[in-house]
Amino acid sequence: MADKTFPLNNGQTIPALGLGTWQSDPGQVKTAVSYALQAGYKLVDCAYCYANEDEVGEGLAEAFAAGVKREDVFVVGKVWATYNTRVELGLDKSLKSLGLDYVDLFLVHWPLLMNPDGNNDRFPKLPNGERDIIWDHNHVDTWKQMEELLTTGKAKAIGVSNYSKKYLEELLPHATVIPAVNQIENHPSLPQQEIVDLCKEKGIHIMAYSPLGSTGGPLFTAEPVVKIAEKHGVKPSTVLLSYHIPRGSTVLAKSVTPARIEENKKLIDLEEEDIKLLNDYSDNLVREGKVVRYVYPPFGVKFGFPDKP
Ligand SMILES: NC(=O)C1=CN([C@@H]2O[C@H](COP(=O)(O)OP(=O)(O)OC[C@H]3O[C@@H](n4cnc5c(N)ncnc54)[C@H](OP(=O)(O)O)[C@@H]3O)[C@@H](O)[C@H]2O)C=CC1
Ligand SMILES: O=C[C@H](O)[C@@H](O)[C@@H](O)[C@H](O)C(=O)O
Repeated sequence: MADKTFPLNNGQTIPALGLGTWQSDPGQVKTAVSYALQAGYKLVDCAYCYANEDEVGEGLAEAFAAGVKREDVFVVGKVWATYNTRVELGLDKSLKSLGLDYVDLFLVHWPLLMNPDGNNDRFPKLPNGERDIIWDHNHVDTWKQMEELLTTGKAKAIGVSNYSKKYLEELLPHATVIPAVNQIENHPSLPQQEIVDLCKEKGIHIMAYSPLGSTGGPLFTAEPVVKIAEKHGVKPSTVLLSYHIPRGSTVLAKSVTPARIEENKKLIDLEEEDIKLLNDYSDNLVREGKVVRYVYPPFGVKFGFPDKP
């Protein structure tokens, strides 16, 4: 299943499973990346904001030295919010750290601008401690810069991340290039079906982040997940990762633990009744207004998600 791919709207293919690197300690992520690629992972999800791209680059280099081919690895990067008016510079910095001359996919990490001239390169703050946001920035302008990147060859595909239906509907009428991907938080406790359906209709591939509920895997005890895991004799993590394949989405699993990196490769074919159980669980949470979003940084910006208006 680690070899499964999905088509993108620009003719590329994207692997169904990827290794996440957010909150992967610089001291551990080199080994994690190198281990994962040599174990058969084909996609690594990176970001300037994660402040570990140098070490991810060392992990890539180690894997390449061990025989993994660059063209067999799908590397994802993301322009950070302080670079949303300087997209090519943001990409150049990431490429330098990663030791690459192109990424396979480059995403707008979040649709807003933080002060490029603020008091910190990644997280500029105001004296009152709030994030230093440039409120009159239009996210469509960032997308226009992303489109220009395609002519440089430094990004093979471009896409977005953390785009709600509202933001996509603002963007799409102005897009010359339709985003190849929207990377969003996605799991049975946050199905975000309205975004997934819109993306499907427009040919935008979903990459699901925080599939285990992010730090500490809080979704492992969700009732249908436990039930389905017991039925198939697998771990809850396997059910949570496998959930995305019949949805047609790529899933990103973060781990710096070799045994878990190995375990997370073992995706299974869920049966129709398993999928129904998970969908019923999601529908109930949506109906009761009880969906859970684990990643919602304190930007103070209204991104237009129904659960976070
Ligand atoms: N575009 C965006 O804004 C965002 C993108 N992402 C991307 O998605 C990736 C995945 O999401 P993330 O939020 O990191 O969280 P995940 O849902 O992937 O969960 C990661 C956590 O689960 C643990 N874990 C991993 N595998 C197992 C397992 N088999 N059994 C038990 N525990 C396990 C990890 O621990 P350990 O590492 O110690 O093994 C870590 O604590 C990110 O790393 C990042 O690349 C994530 C959030 C936002
Ligand atoms: O990709 C992962 C997340 O989006 C992460 O980049 C943000 O949550 C960031 O740490 C922030 O605090 O704004």
